[in-house]
Amino acid sequence: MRPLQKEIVEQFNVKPEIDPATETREIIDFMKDYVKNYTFIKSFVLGISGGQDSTLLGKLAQMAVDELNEEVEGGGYEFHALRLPYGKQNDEQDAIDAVEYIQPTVSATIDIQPNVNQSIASLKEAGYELTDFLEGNEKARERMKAQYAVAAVADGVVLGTDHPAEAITGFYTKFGDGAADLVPLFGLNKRQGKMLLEYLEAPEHLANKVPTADLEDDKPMLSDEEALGVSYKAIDDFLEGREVSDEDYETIIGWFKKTQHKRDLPYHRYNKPAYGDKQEE
Ligand SMILES: Nc1ncnc2c1ncn2[C@@H]1O[C@H](COP(=O)(O)OP(=O)(O)OC[C@H]2O[C@@H]([n+]3cccc(C(=O)O)c3)[C@H](O)[C@@H]2O)[C@@H](O)[C@H]1O
Ligand SMILES: Nc1ncnc2c1ncn2[C@@H]1O[C@H](COP(=O)(O)OP(=O)(O)OP(=O)(O)O)[C@@H](O)[C@H]1O
Ligand SMILES: [Mg+2]
Repeated sequence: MRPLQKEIVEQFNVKPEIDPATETREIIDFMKDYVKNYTFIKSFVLGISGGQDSTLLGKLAQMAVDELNEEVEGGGYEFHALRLPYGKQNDEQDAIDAVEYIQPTVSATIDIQPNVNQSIASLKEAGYELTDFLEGNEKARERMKAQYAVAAVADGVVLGTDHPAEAITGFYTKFGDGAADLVPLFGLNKRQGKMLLEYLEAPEHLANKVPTADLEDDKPMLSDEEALGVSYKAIDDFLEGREVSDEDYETIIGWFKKTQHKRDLPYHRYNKPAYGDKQEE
């Protein structure tokens, strides 16, 4: 393994092989233990898109809540599954199917379109015109706002689906879907997440769903792999410490360096970034 790959592999805690039952148990226990340490936390909140990651984490969150309600005197724990479409979602049925599979304590739908459009209009009036790409980030940040509002009302914490196969390329909106209180899937790469979905008997079409952010109106359902220029297979191999082609290696490292700032807290004089995208390896 090249030295930078070794360093990154150590940072992201991806195991070369997993046992889905053990990972499932550990993730649920992590969520339960966290909640048990804080008297005020009574719920988990997560946006459900119909994609692989939120289907998996939503299911695990509901399993954790069900166990908490059995084990903790007084119970009353809830999982709030939020559908957050921008108007009508392209793959709406998948989101509906995911909620049906998860069977959350509470499910709600909040249309983010009016707020996003108002935000775009206000910025435009002030002389800042967003491109279609930037409007995508606006959508992700509006979803973040909705989830934090619900968490505040429901004495909850916001879950995030960030995991190594996404974090390594920084393929999320900073302080949008990148913002969360707990990221329980951390440690799993994309294929391992899918293994857990299969272990948990998720509907096949959701476990096999092509990963997409679906944020751009001009490029509906654009796949992550097309946007990134590298396959999840290569990213997963890289994270498991396997060899990847030179081209894939360069693409992954390029994204990794460019997005280091997203994985860190805001910088100050005493804490500067470890990597810049202009630096040679
Ligand atoms: N070197 C640096 N040091 C400190 N801060 C830096 C910086 N470079 C940029 N920044 C800041 O970061 C901002 C850019 O970051 P950001 O706003 O995130 O925007 P950006 O990384 O340009 O775009 C987000 C990407 O994530 C993808 N995404 C978003 C949401 C969900 C999903 C999904 O898979 O579901 C994917 C989306 O398709 C797009 O490709 C800049 O405007 C600047 O404020
Ligand atoms: N339309 C949506 N409705 C509700 N939540 C959403 C929506 N789109 C994105 N999100 C939230 O943003 C998170 C990040 O999106 P991302 O696309 O990475 O994950 P995913 O859709 O769950 O899975 P995949 O990566 O396989 O597409 C989602 O897990 C979900 O919590
Ligand atoms: Mg998605």
